[in-house]
Formats: sequence, structure tokens, C-alpha cells
Amino acid sequence: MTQTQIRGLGYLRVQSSDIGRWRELTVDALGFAEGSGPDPEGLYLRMDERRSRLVVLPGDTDRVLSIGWEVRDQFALAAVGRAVEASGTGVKPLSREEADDRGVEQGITFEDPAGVPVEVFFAPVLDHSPVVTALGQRFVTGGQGMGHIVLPTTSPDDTIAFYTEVLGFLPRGSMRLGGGSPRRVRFMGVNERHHSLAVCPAPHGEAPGLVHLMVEVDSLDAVGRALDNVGRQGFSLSSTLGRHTNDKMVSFYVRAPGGWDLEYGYDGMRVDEAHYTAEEITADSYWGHDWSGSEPLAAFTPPGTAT
Ligand SMILES: Cc1ccc(O)c(O)c1CC[C@@H]1C(=O)CC[C@]2(C)C(=O)CC[C@@H]12
Ligand SMILES: [Fe+2]
Repeated sequence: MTQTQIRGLGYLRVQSSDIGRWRELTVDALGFAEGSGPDPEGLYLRMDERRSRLVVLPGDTDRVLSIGWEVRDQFALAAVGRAVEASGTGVKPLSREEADDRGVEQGITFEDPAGVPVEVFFAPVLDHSPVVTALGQRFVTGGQGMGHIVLPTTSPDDTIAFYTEVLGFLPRGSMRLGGGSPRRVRFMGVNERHHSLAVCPAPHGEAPGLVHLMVEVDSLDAVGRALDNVGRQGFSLSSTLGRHTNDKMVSFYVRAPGGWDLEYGYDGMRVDEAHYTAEEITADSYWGHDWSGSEPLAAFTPPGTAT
């Protein structure tokens, strides 16, 4: 599909063996609001009027359960389903139970070329009770979606082709990985957010299949307070505070249970498609973003050795 039907990142569902530590990170340190959902043991995190945006469900291992992309309505959903099927990828509808579980009217599910379970849905169920966040911040969502995710892939060309040519994501520039290497992180967008998705070449195809999830807040003080909190609570900082050169986000990265990062940002730019052209950045940041203290990402660790 040339013109994408996808409006934004809707939700992320992950599985974890340490829900308690996830709650400390997201609710206590980062100020997500805790909601509730069908699994009494699950952690349902609210960022806005949606019932939940980030869902952490209990399990033996840490991995991505599904990434939810939002479309306008049933007609857009059908169009995406046809495009994915035409590409030779099998598509299944979400069952009534699965749709209820995710809090959406209807959805479909399929795997991307890296094997990540992707869902496309419309009509999220809203929770009209106040979203009480611990840092007094609001999350920047709405037309820009929940935030962005970075996926690792051992087949970057296929993965990029799938998201751009089949799902219609718009290229939003790239960055070479290390000194003139032809390997690139590629950024893609579907709305005013600079990127809703980035794809990073990875050496192995190991779970959990995520590099990071970025969420944006409307206050620099909230970012600073969150940074204080993660340090005080003993979470590992993957990258210090810095400002990115492409989306202009001021952010830090903290390691979540499961071996991938949460990026917590403020002041991201908005892309005007009428004037935007794709660019190649040559540094990830104007200042800051020191990654030297980062523990290895699970996605970049050889199979069987992930902690
Ligand atoms: C370069 C960049 C721009 C905007 C972003 O939101 C963003 O997350 C990044 C960094 C992307 C990328 C990453 O997430 C994994 C670790 C990487 C490969 C680095 O070591 C530098 C760039 C990082
Ligand atoms: Fe990011």
C-alpha cells in the first residue's frame, strides 16, 4: 500500500518473569498510571484515555508478545489485511476473546519477516477515569501514537521492505552503524512523530525481539525526576541524558527486566510531511547519550547466553 493506513503505535504487550520489578520501573520510577485488565496478575499501564498502552503479562521468559498498530476503522483494517496477504504473509483475525483482551473492537495478526508478532486493530476501548501519573506529567500520545519502538532484525532488507512496501510506513531517514559501514538503523514514520518504528540490524535472532520502546512526556522536569528515580531504585542506565539529532528528543534510556531499554523523552519534533525529505544523520545526538555504561542488549547477545 502506497499511502499507509496505519495511524500510529497503539500498544505493546510483553511477557516477563518479574512483574514486580516492571511495576517499580514503570509506575514508581517513570510515572505510568496503573490500570487493570483481564489478567489479575498482569501489569496494565495507562498513558492516556486508553484502557492500557503497555501491558506486561506474567510468564517464564521475557519476550515481546505483540506490537499493536492502529488504523482508523474496519475498512482500513481490511485494506491492511489484503496488502499483507498479497505479500504472501498469512493473516489471522483476532478472536473475540483476543480482541476483548486487548481492549479493541477488531484486529488481525501476522508475523513480520523477523518473526515478530504484529497486530493491527481499530477502535480501542477507552477508560474515562483520570490518568493519575506520579510525576505530574502527561504522556505525548494522541495523533502521534504511543511512542516508538526499535526492532532488531537479522534480515534488515526484508524487514524494511515489509514495513515500507507492504504496510506503507514512510522512510524517515537513517544512520550508518559505525564508521562508513553500509549497515544502517532505518527510521520510519506514519504520523507527525519523527519515527514510530526503527529497524536495527542485529547479529542474532534471539528473543525478546526488542531494542527499545520510547515514550514521550510533556515536561523536562518529569524526565529529570524519572532519571533521579531510576538511579535511586537501582535500575541500570543504558544511556545518559542527551538530545537526538533526528527527532530532537531529549531522552535517557533505562534497562527494563528482559534485556531491552525504555527510552523516556521530552520535546520531540513534529514532522510536516508537506516539506519533509529523508535525511542521513552522522551522529545519534547533539550532546549526551553516553552509551558506555550500557549492559549488553538481549537482542544483540548470542542465543542461549541472554540473562
Ligand atoms: C540514533 C537515534 C535517534 C533517535 C532515537 O529515538 C534513537 O533511539 C536513536 C538510537 C538508535 C540506536 C539504538 O536504539 C540501539 C543502540 C544504538 C544502535 C547505538 O548504539 C547508537 C544508536 C542506537
Ligand atoms: Fe529511540
